Amino acid sequence: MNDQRLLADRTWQSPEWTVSQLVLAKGARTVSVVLPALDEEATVGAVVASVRPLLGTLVDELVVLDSGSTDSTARVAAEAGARVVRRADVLPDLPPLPGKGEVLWRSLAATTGDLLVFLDSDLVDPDPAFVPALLGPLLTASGVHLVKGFYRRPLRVESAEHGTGGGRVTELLARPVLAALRPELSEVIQPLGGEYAGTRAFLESVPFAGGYGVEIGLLLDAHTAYGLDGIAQVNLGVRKHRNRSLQQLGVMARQILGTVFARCGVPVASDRLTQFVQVGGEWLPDTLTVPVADRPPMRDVRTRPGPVR
Ligand SMILES: O=c1ccn([C@@H]2O[C@H](COP(=O)(O)OP(=O)(O)O)[C@@H](O)[C@H]2O)c(=O)[nH]1
Ligand SMILES: O=C(O)[C@@H](COP(=O)(O)O)O[C@H]1O[C@H](CO)[C@@H](O)[C@H](O)[C@H]1O
Repeated sequence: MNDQRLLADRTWQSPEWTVSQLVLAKGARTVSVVLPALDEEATVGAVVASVRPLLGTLVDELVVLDSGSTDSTARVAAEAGARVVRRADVLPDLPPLPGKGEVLWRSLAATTGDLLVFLDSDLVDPDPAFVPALLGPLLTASGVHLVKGFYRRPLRVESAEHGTGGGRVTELLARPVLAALRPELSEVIQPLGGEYAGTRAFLESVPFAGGYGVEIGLLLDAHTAYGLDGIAQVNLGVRKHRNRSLQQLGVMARQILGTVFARCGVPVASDRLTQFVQVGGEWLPDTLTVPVADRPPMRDVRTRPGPVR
């Protein structure tokens, strides 16, 4: 094991901050918790409920940014105590694009917190300790602008108590491509994890990849802006969530690859991806265009004269 771990002094294997300690450290700063949600009626209520007890003390606002859901996500989230914002209702002059990054980007305009915490809405058995742990380095250490969670990630199909196997795109794409193109980030344990926190100053200063490339884009941009000193990571224990199919993760992987190549100046020849499906006895191609466009830094959008086009 390389004992020259560069993130060693910003990696908390056993975060122990208490909510009262963090409320004291918070002072006059404010905190927004944002849950991006696309058709998450089955799980969003429990995720909101895991944060709700912190509202009014450590957390100042709890927002579900609805990503065009067609199920009862909005109702379930509101009943659980979140403020629900439809993506079309924030920056209404800007027609919404599909994707996770799009709603995370719009959440900057829908919230006011100095610090933001992002949690996925498909978490299973969400731990109320996630938010305090993610805020710990931002509220108690100096110079930190991005805090990533890390955890054991069982694939839900595994019943074993100590199951792993989750984080397939992380292990098969993100970690290898970072090792090749940005090896300084090899110490980040969960570069794609959807549970993370950041300063508004940082988050509004960088572009947001519109789709699933948003996490790797923010990580690369935080490293570019602040070096490893600006990044911290905290152990959140175990993270279970809805696991998508390999076919769906293939599209996600192409978005992530597109964002990495864009941030690292690697030219690409095509934005299309051909996958194959078996119909009857035949394997047929299914080709799609994978959008990886960025939204511009929110600070530039806010200062743009007139309605946002
Ligand atoms: O277009 C999208 C895609 C995803 N999500 C949300 O982003 C989070 C992570 O997405 P997903 O679960 O699809 O990714 P995975 O965790 O499987 O990698 C979840 O809360 C989704 O509801 C979203 O708001 N809009
Ligand atoms: O980490 C991963 O490999 C993928 C897929 O996880 P699983 O193999 O379904 O556990 O999940 C992450 O990737 C997405 C893209 O960055 C994030 O948006 C998700 O929050 C995160 O769960």
